[in-house]
Amino acid sequence: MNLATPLKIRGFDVFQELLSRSEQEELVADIRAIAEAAPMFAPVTPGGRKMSVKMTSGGALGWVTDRSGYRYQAQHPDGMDWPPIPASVLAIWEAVSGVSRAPDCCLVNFYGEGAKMGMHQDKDEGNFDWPVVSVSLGDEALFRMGSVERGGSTESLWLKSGDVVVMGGSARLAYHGVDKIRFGSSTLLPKGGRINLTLRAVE
Ligand SMILES: O=C(O)CCC(=O)C(=O)O
Ligand SMILES: [Fe+2]
Repeated sequence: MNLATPLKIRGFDVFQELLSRSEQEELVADIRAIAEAAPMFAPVTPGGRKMSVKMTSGGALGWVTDRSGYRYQAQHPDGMDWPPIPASVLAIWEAVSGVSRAPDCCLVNFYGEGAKMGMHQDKDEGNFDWPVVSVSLGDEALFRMGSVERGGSTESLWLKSGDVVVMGGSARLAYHGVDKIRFGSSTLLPKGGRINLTLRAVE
């Protein structure tokens, strides 16, 4: 890991090129194993809209959404436990989170061609003192960062494979989203697309 001083944008800490190519490849292999044990599913918002990303989780708790709402739960929608968070992923949290407790959720989002994520806050966790750590793998993504108020001004940055963003402190409850990806811009995933991991301390 290349722990150079992060870029600070609106309270978001952006560690550019934190992960080497071989570290990224190890992460992809570990995430594939998660998706084999707990398959990616197509989430639906409480309002009934299908999200464009596919998702699964690792850890004691996984984040899910369906017509009943957004929540963390101990099982995949198909009923199995979530696989453990891989050591390769925990090492990133240890390097950048600045806190001594471990995350209990690693949400895995897969962005295929055309996928995006609307502006939102991450606020289903029990305690906002802990940061959220986001890892980008594969195709570049246009990441939009706002403030704690919906609809305020924003700033955008292309996140590349191996970049890691820490949303803590004043940015912990800041709005953020992904406007688009540049499908095919990275060679990390042979079929293209982007994996984003968000590490969360839920309880
Ligand atoms: O894909 C990203 O970079 C952000 C994902 C995100 O904000 C989330 O899963 O809550
Ligand atoms: Fe988020």
